Amino acid sequence: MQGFINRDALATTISSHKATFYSRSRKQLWIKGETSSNFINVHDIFLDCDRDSIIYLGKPDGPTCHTGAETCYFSSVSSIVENSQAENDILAMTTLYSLESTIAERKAEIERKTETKASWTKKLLLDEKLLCSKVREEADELCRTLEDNEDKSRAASEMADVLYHSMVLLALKDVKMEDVLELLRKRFSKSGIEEKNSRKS
Ligand SMILES: N=c1c2ncn([C@@H]3O[C@H](COP(=O)(O)OP(=O)(O)OP(=O)(O)O)[C@@H](O)[C@H]3O)c2ncn1[C@@H]1O[C@H](COP(=O)(O)O)[C@@H](O)[C@H]1O
Repeated sequence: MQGFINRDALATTISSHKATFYSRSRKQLWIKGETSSNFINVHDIFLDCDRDSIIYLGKPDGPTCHTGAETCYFSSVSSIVENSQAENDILAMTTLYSLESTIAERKAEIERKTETKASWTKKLLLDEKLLCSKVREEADELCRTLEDNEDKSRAASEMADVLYHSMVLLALKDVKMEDVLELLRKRFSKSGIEEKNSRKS
């Protein structure tokens, strides 16, 4: 990520070891992670040759970009120009990670016991029975789009509901989306039939 700093932001970073920036629009310091809990723990700071640019070298607690992506620099110009499919793939991943990050934020708010506005995610996180009934209900609604020959947009909408509610369940189980995606990638080279036949009975 990239941000503006002033002397105070730099001094705060040096003393707190949390990457701190200066918002020119809000005219105030801001600590990366103060709302998302995705702080950047700064180990070293480098000045460039003419001292008008600074690098904070640090270990992030979570995704650095506000979209939930690991880095803000996830859009390769060549892939945009040459391959809009690659760009769509990145967008899909970014959407999932961003949603995962929002759900994690809601979970952290519950743990911090902070008073915040009403949230469906928090309601689900606090009520296992409701959450499981929603996951089952949304999966059933998705099936019905096929059985009842509903249109494509309805199927997409039901799948969005399945994904969101399932991701809330994963957050409660402390399972990262990346763990799920890694499992899917490992299955790329094997047919489901082969995999089932290879299971020990
Ligand atoms: N993606 C979702 C999302 N998808 C569905 N829902 C909510 O899930 C609830 C149940 O959805 P349903 O469609 O099943 O509602 P229903 O009343 O059963 O209606 P039908 O199924 O009968 O049509 C509704 O309140 C929806 O608004 C969601 N709520 C939140 N999110 C994401 O989570 C973020 C945080 O939300 P809050 O935790 O509420 O702040 C949001 O910004 C979104 O990014």
